[in-house]
Amino acid sequence: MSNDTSLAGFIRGLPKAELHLHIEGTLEPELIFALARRNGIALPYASVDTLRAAYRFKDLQSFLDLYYAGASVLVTEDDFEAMTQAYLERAQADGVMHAEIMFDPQTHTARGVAMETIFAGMARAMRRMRESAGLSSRLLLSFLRHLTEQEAMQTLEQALPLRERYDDLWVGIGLDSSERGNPPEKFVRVFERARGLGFRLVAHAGEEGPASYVRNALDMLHVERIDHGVASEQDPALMQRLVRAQIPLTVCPLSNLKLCVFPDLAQHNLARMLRLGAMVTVNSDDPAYFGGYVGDNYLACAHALGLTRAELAGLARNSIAASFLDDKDKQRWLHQLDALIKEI
Ligand SMILES: Nc1ncnc2[nH]cnc12
Ligand SMILES: [Zn+2]
Repeated sequence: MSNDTSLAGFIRGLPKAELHLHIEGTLEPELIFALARRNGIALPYASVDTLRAAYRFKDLQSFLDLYYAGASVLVTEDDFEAMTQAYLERAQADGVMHAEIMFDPQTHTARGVAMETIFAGMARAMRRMRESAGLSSRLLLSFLRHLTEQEAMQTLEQALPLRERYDDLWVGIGLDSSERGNPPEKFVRVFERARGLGFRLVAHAGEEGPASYVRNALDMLHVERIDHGVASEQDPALMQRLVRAQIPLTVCPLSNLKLCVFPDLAQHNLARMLRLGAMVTVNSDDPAYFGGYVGDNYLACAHALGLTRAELAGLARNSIAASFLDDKDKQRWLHQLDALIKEI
């Protein structure tokens, strides 16, 4: 623990994992402009400030439109490396020991970027940070749910030849993008194929969509974790099941606030679910767009929801417990957190 006794310092000192993070959502406006200039891409915004000023969203779709446009500046291996390096350094400053990073290959391959370019750029930064800073990270390849299952299947097949080269990093499969109207059952076969190949499985569900999407992601896609899942509370039987089975929810409070899932943070259900015994974790989702990295999410919730230091440490503990870390590393971090929690 550092000597910083402020709440922000306490949060920073908690060893934690970030489990819900879209790497394309870490592109800060400054980097978007720098990459656009480098790649000769014209942006429909005059400056960094006018782009940042456009970050006012009324729902998930209004955000996604801007997010996919922002990602169009990523062209070369160096671009993917620079983005990933910037995120990992920022995460490390927040006390993140382990990051599970989602990426959307279809956003890039549709523009002619090779799958190998995406993997190679991210891997350079991830391996460098593992060697130089001891920060571990993994990749979750995510399918865009507004596209077809056939396109998801093609994307998986396109990435599979790279699996061996990146087997220290690529551990899982996710499902993101526009939720309503694109239920989990649309992707049963591609998740079945991924499961057969031994990938860890996660899916966004119950962000804007109903609790039934959470249920179907569990029962039809067989995911191990639910990204968001805040709508689960609408179905008490489902909520009981999540608590009983300790199914992790990767909650993203500032994202939910920015995308109007909750009208204000004081009304967020994170604390209620935590106090019910659910395996909830705190994450940043798309920090460059939602006004805060993972530490900011912990701190904002501590203030708005009156989380105690023991509860904050419990959230960090959940993040390690719910991670796809190897068992030995997981036990080491849990041990450290348990010792720290005892002292609170
Ligand atoms: N919050 C979110 N929900 C769904 N898809 C996303 N892609 C990036 N951020 C997302
Ligand atoms: Zn997300």
